[in-house]
Amino acid sequence: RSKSFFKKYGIRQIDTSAAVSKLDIFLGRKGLPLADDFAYQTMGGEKYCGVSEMGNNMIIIKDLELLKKILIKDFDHFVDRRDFLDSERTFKRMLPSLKGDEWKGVRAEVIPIFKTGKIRKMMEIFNKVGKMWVADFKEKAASSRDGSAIIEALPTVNAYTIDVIASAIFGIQSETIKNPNSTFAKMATKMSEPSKWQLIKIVFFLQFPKFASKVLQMQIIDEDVRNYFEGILEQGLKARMSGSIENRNDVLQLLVEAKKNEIKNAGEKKQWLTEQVMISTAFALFIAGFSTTSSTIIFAVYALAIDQDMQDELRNEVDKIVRTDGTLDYDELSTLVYLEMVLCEVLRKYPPAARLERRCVKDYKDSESGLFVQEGVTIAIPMYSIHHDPKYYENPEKFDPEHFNPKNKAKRSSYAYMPFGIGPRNCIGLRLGLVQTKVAIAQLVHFFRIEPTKKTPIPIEHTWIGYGMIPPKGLELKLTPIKNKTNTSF
Ligand code: HEM
Repeated sequence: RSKSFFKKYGIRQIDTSAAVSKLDIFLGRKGLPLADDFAYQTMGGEKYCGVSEMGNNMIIIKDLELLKKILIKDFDHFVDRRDFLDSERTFKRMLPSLKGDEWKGVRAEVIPIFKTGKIRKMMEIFNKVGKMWVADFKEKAASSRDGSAIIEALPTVNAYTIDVIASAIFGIQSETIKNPNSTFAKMATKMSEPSKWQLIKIVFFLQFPKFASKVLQMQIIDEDVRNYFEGILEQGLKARMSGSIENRNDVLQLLVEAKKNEIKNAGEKKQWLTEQVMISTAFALFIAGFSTTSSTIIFAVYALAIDQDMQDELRNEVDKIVRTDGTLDYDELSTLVYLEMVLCEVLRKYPPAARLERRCVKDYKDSESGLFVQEGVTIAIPMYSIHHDPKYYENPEKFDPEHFNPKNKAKRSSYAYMPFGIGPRNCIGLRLGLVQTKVAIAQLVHFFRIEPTKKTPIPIEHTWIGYGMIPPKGLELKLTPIKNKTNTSF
């Protein structure tokens, strides 16, 4: 079926099943970006090719100019993503899965929440949580025999991210760092670590989307987790709508303000923010921002542990701006050039969401490349392969922040780097994710020397879930407080 489909449109088809089998995906042994990579390498100098992924005909784009047209210039042909996870009551109304005009309307309402001024105000939250985090490590180090804290990266970083998000989005103090067994922490962790059964369900969705969603009414997120978070969000929204909670600086408050504006301007334009859309949007921000940010922080800390020279260079830079109470200023943080380079390199080499997707919503013809895309076909942008292509990055397998020095940046197209996506449908939480990550890393390197333990896998390892690149489980690191900074009071 796919052979005749691609032949009809003159598109070369590449079979990726030898490189990545369905079983590999089912068992989480390999991710979809590795199948993209096989096609990317096999394509040679061609600009695009067709693949059949779990029975779906998809087009993979290699050429950066064509990619730019799809993601920006001719975006009106490629507004949507594929509709998998269709049966989810919550998912269906979430920003990442909304379609066409509804997506445009909701995105326009939500985008002001992530403007620089609002993120600057959230700095108070990042600083507060960061301080608790550092204090916890210091306590652990002080009570150990050799004065160092041994941490398991995933739960430790998740605790920080959960506390930040709980406060920044839900407006609640989850205190996961202090109490990792709280209900909020347990539910968030359950959501972020898909079980084998959930992985199987995701692959089943990919293979038979209509049957899974319409006939079986399959759900990915467990009912108890969804009910728990929806309950908190519903209560939080009601309290802010009625004015019983005021003057908060969290996403729920900002959503309520957007809703009140909509009501004020009713009659002039359509109202997109229904109660369900607001709950789903806030939940989507939590889901989309949680594992991505955690993975970025973990990969960064892991890379720093392995390269002590890089860590020293970063510490020298960071030490200049960390205040004696351990807090950081938003504007000063933005001036740290080396921190930015390290983070860019983390997101190049280990992009947490390693493939972009768009669904063609009206037939598309690009006369320059000869590409024809029929309505309904999914386009995949192989971010992982582009980020690892020696054409754009010299020695791409080497972790080297110098890939992002001004000279090297000027040598390549800016479209060869896309960890947050590109164009009108890129990541809405880009600034929030970056600042949150920067604060965590700056505070850690300021107060601690980060080292691998005997159990830390070297070179750096990673695993895959679907498109997601994630750090290995059970990753152990050693944090030793830096002497002259240990007396800082918290
Ligand atoms: C380092 C952290 C993060 C990374 C690497 C990341 C990456 C991405 C990527 C690759 C996309 C798809 C973009 C595209 O298709 O062009 C995306 C979309 C999205 N991200 Fe992020 N993200 C991060 C943090 C966050 C945070 C903190 C939030 C919110 C609090 C967030 C909310 C979203 C949403 C809502 C979308 C869908 C946007 C839409 O469809 O209009 N992300 N993200």
